[in-house]
Amino acid sequence: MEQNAEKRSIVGDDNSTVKRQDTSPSKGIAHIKPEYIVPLKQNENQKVAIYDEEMSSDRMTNEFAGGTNKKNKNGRGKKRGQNKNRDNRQVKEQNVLCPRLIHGDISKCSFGDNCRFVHDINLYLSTKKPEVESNIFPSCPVFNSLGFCPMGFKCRFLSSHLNKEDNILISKKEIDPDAQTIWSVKGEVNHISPERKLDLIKRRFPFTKSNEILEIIDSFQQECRDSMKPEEEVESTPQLKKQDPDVEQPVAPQVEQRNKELSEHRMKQREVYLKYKDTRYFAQEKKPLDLYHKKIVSPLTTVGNLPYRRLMRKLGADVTYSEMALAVPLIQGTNSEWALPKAHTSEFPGFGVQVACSKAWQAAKAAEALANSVSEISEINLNSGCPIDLLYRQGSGSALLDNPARMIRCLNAMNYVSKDIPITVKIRTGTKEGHPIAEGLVKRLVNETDVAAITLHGRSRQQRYTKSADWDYVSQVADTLRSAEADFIETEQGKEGRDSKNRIQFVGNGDVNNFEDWYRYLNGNENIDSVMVARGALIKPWIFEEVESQQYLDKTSTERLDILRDYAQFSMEHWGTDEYGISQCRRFFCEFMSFFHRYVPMGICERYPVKLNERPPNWCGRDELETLMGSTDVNDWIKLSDLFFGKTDENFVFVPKHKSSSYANRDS
Ligand SMILES: Cc1cc2nc3c(=O)[nH]c(=O)nc-3n(C[C@H](O)[C@H](O)[C@H](O)COP(=O)(O)O)c2cc1C
Repeated sequence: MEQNAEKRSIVGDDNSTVKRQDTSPSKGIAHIKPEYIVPLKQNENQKVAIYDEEMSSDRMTNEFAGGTNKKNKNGRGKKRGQNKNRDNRQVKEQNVLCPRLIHGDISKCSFGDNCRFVHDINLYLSTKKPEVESNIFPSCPVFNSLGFCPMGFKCRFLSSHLNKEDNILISKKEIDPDAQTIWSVKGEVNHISPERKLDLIKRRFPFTKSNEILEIIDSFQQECRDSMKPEEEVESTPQLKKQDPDVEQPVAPQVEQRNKELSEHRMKQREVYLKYKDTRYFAQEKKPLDLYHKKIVSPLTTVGNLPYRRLMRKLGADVTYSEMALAVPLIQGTNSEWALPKAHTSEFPGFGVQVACSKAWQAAKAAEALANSVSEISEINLNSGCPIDLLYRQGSGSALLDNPARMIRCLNAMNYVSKDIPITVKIRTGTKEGHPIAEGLVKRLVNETDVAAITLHGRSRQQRYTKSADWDYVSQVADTLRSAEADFIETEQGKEGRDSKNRIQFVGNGDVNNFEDWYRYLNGNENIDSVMVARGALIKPWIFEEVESQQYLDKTSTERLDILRDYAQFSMEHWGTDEYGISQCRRFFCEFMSFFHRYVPMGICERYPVKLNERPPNWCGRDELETLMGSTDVNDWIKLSDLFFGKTDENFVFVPKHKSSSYANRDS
């Protein structure tokens, strides 16, 4: 890699060079060439995007919606957290076509005349929303790529796969639309079967391994509690207390019996204690996990959906993660939660499912349900870094940093039940700024768990996503991990347990926004196996191409439009092309735009790279499309979405989940 250092250059699209930006992190202004700066008109306020990536999910809406309000100097609260005013209601169709009739076969509906849905296809078509008129997709993109359209008559691009004369659907492939094969045709994996889901809902899922490990953990905790009590305290209950210490009293038969019971109990506790210690070594039988120098995209709630990850795979990512799934709804078989472990075939191997939980029973059961219901998982990752208040108050996410013993119990329980799937953990430096705890924590993780990998985000919970990630500390923790491992291998347990082959992998995270950051942090310390990219890959999805070519690539607006085109194509394959699918595609497209628009094209910059926390002055691009793609106005994101998904309804409102003042009401 080093010999290629000279190759790392800054080249504009017209081969002009731009000044190298000092890469030390600081807040400031992005330097734009004067000819691209657009002066603000009088009385016009610059729409400044205040980037606060605080995120949440619809699954946690109400409480989190309040967020934490920090008063600024003017006493006005800056609302952190999820935007309250989001309206995600679905537009209902006037006449709903019977789901069994989507492909036109009337014999499939067993309810006949009693069915509450429409069976008259002509009636349905006469009231259905008009065809999508998309500039980019003149015909059904799903039909074109898969050879058939799973949405059948409900498709908003129907004319491309309808024989108008006979009102019959055209299909290039013989596919039973009801069968599971649809998922494989779509190239998607990790669908839980309806029977398995029902078992979870009806609480009859056999959590055999979880029950085993939970019993072991309980006994272990009891053993620890007992061993902390002085012997006398345990044995000398008030009734059994000796009367006079100087006079030897005969041992009462009850005392003898009690002592015997206690010693048997202790022996049993000892056994389970040893068994618990043994559970750690299950990790050696796990599938190998290789993160060494891999190009990793972070878990990203909402924006890190399946189409986005598929796009990132196409653009060079080696490892991707699901959005964070909550353990309890997974255990309860909730549909929306089980949508999260779904992945595209291009993501495997190298696909991790992230789970958030607060207790060992949740961790065990969620991991067991995953390991027994979906097959294409390379690792299950315990989220121990999420800063969201709601999760924190419940004891999950970054709250586990305050309770390492609990985190360890969760990880060991997960390792025990997850069959051959390795368990990993993502942590932050600590919960409070200025009080990092990750060094002590990784030592404990080495000695008391068998995690396959640790990812450290170099910020505290208190910092959330603001201020720079502390890479000096990340590097220090990597060193601590390696020396703790070396010490551990010398111990009795270590000798039989771990050798250099199954060492814990260490991944650093935070502020990796371009290829220079990537190499700086990766090559900065050999104890760091890889680095993980989050916002950098949302703003500039071609970041790994740059890593590969070791130079900045100044993508033109047409090239960037192609990236959006791929994303839109993958979205429609995933969510579908019916009314509901198109509205989902549009919503997530706009969520993606809320990051994508923040790219400041290299060719218009006086200094490069532009840092994440630098704001550009009002600028225009080298062409109209570039200006549109860089707009901070939500109406322009909607305009862009129209190119792919046709014109929106007049009443369509989009408010990004991740707060940014760039949003405005449609009509404002
Ligand atoms: C929109 C958004 C969603 C995120 N969702 C998750 C998540 O679900 N799980 C998680 O562990 N981290 C999540 N994170 C945190 C990132 O994975 C990453 O740790 C953080 O953004 C720091 O990396 P960066 O400086 O490269 O952005 C999210 C971050 C953002 C910006």
